[in-house]
Amino acid sequence: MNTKPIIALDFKNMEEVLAFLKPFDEQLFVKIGMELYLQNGPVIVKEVRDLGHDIFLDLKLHDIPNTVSQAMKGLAGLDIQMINVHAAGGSRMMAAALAGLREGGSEAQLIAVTQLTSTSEEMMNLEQGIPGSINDSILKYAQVAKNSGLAGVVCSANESRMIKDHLGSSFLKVTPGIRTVDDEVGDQVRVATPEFARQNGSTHIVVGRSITKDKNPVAKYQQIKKAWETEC
Ligand SMILES: O=C(O)c1cc(=O)[nH]c(=O)n1[C@@H]1O[C@H](COP(=O)(O)O)[C@@H](O)[C@H]1O
Repeated sequence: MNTKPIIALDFKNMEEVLAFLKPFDEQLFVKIGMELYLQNGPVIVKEVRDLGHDIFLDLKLHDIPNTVSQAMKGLAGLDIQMINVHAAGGSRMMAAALAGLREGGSEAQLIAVTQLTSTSEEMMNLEQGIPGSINDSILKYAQVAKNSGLAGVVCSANESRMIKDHLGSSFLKVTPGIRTVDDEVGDQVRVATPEFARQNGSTHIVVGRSITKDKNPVAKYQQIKKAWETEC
């Protein structure tokens, strides 16, 4: 399994992606999300894959089971290694997503977003109407995802230990909201350093602006990769 830091390619188009990737001289694990995919379509996945990089397709599908299943069946034709849905879609939707992906012939790992890393406990209580602690909500979503046959979840690194303790080390904990100490937090709420993510049981980290907005993205990537791997 590729456990390199996953770089979020949150760019507008392939020109920007190529300009960013050019100075890297190694095979990477990259994430293609809504910004890039919705403006460029499936061809963008093929173009990035043709460069030799592993791909996490982050479209966070969330709809009725039949719709998500059919969408996954179509996406299965793309040569990707990881893909996600929202756990809030429920167990039937998650199982249907997995079935669609496999029927389409993809072996990609399917994971579920629990609570977005931009969500605080207060926002969850007041805006989603979910009472109690955010950890309880995240663990519940993770349990339902596991029971639905999914390979893991997206959560913040702060919750990785709890999920590992309850659901085991092989269940994936893919954690965005990664910041080094001098990075700006921006719109994220539940953030952590790469070192903490490793110590706390994350299996993957997702890093966007900390690398992509740095004046030397390759050096920043190497710094984060070293911090992530050293804590092994
Ligand atoms: O599914 C995701 O990748 C995701 C889930 C989540 O809860 N939080 C989150 O930030 N992400 C994604 O991870 C990336 C984080 O980007 P930065 O905040 O720039 O590091 C973005 O591409 C988000 O879309």
